[in-house]
Amino acid sequence: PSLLHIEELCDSIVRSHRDTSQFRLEELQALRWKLFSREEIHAYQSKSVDEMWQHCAVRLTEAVQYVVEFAKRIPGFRGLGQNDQITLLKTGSMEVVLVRMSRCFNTENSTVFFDGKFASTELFKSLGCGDLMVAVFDFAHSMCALRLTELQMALFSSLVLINTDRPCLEDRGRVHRMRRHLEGSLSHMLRRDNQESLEHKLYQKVSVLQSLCSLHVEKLHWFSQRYPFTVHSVFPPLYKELFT
Ligand SMILES: CCS(=O)(=O)c1ccc(CC(=O)Nc2nc(-c3ccccc3)c(C(=O)c3ccccc3CC(C)C)s2)cc1
Repeated sequence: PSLLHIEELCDSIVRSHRDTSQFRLEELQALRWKLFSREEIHAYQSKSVDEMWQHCAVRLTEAVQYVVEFAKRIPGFRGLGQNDQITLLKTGSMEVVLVRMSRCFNTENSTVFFDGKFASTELFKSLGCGDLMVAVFDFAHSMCALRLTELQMALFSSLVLINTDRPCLEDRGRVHRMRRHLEGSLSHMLRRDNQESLEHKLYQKVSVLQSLCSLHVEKLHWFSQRYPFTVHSVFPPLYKELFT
């Protein structure tokens, strides 16, 4: 693609990323030392398994809705068939949430922004999925180590979504053409910033993301076996549609 086309594509993608992130980086930075008190942590830990899952499912669904908005603004996405748009979102939205979560992660005290303050894994104890929490935190740590700019995160997020390997895509060729422009823009921008080494590190993250999402679905399945009513009658419909 031409240089002008790349600049235009990047401007549009990073603007969409900013407009569809629930919190700006500056806001998250300003809040990063706002930690939950012992009492507040204890209150979360005293929640029942299904209460805590419900609480997180609502928060996660909110984050996913912003990713859906981001996807719709990726140039070309709305040009895809409805079914392909849904296929890409169904399989990719959680992966983008996980990439974005690294923006709200404080590596100095291993806390993540949740419910207005920063929480460590202990706060999520009553979820009963410690291994998922550790995996999510480890991934956030590894993403923070790459010190991505918002443009790099925006381009990487769009590449996580515009994935030609997703099953049952109807017009794979069209997805591939979109992807090629995004790949070209990412490598152009990395070269411009003298960070070519970042490219393969980012592509290596994709397999970790996919295993994290499988673990999340596995835990949700475990949870829905124990609390079928909660999942079927109380969980947000979008959460159910995407992850069950
Ligand atoms: C994402 C865009 S942003 O503007 O940066 C932003 C916007 C909004 C927030 C606030 C927020 O919703 N934080 C959440 N944190 C976690 C979480 C929880 C456990 C560990 C690590 C992060 C949420 C989850 O529910 C979650 C996320 C990933 C995997 C698993 C889960 C829990 C499962 C059981 C549903 S929601 C934070 C950051």
